[in-house]
Amino acid sequence: MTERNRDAASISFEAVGKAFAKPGGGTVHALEDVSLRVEPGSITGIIGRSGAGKSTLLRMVNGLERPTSGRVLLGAHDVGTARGRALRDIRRDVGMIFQHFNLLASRTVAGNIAMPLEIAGVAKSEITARVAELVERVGLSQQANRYPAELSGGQKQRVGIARALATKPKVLLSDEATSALDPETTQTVLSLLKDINRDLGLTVLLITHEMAVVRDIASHVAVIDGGRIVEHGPTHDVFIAPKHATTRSFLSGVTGVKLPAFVKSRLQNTPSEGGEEVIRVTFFGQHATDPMLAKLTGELGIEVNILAGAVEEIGSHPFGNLLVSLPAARGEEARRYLQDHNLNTEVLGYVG
Ligand SMILES: Nc1ncnc2c1ncn2[C@@H]1O[C@H](COP(=O)(O)OP(=O)(O)OP(=O)(O)O)[C@@H](O)[C@H]1O
Repeated sequence: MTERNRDAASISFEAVGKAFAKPGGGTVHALEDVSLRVEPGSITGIIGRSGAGKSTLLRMVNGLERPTSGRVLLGAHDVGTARGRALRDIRRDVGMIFQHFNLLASRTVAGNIAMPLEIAGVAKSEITARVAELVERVGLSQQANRYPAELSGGQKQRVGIARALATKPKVLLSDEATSALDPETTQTVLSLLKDINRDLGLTVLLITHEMAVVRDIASHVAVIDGGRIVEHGPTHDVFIAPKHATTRSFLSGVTGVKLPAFVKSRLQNTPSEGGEEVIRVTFFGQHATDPMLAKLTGELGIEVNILAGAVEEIGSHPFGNLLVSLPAARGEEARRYLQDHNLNTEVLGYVG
């Protein structure tokens, strides 16, 4: 398929606040002072715990929620104040996929995908051609006449994706689209989203509570906690040097590099005489293959023990993550040396 959307759109949240009235009285501040720019053509992940405000933020992009304060812009259009025709136009530019797919059980795959086109009043012959393109794009040509009940979870989500693309949107919103899928199916759906982002050049904004999803697909990430964005930036920058405790706690579950139990159980907050400092060393790109630790021993004579480590891929770049221990008395010197060579370090504690 050679189609490309007119242009990808940016999404800008400008000092956005959203307050809900609680059923029994009082107010919930779901979002507070959220400012975030989603670059056109990027895949941006919003990660946060349950209740952090992710859905509220996402639903503002197509006007399903309106900000109590601040502005949400889709390209140059103010979504929060749009009404009638202007709002319908914005919604046509924004496709959305859902955790539980939201397919109509009484319609076939083709019938589900045709829905938004029928609503938009597109001619029948055009709908048939467009649906054929879309089922092919998501790899469901063989299943076009099946009903949702006859499909696997991954196939249902492919239908959801095709339906979201039907009106050639500039932005695709994903609300926990892989949370109900097994790990293998998750990978195939994420790689389909990546292909779509690359081939059609549309902006993808996704919400998730899984850092693995961010690692596997997002070029940019924003971490939301208690209705506020606590950290955001290119995914590899955030992975290599997370600044906020919430980000670190999401990351600890995803890198797969963990302290061995025999070290973890002995970890202390303060160094003891002749003890070892335990540090995490992270690095990107070419440094992943640089023998920096060997140099540390060779040039400074500091002996390093490797406790755990792995090189993974984040946003198509190698990302190294090592846990090492070295003499605490020379810890500061070693960390300075590593940092001077563009490696990040974080002290995890000390062992006697
Ligand atoms: N319509 C509403 N009325 C009242 N409170 C609401 C409404 N929608 C959301 N909230 C509240 O706003 C806060 C943020 O909710 P939101 O659904 O955006 O979080 P979330 O990060 O998407 O959580 P989850 O992952 O559980 O869906 C929560 O405290 C929620 O209870």
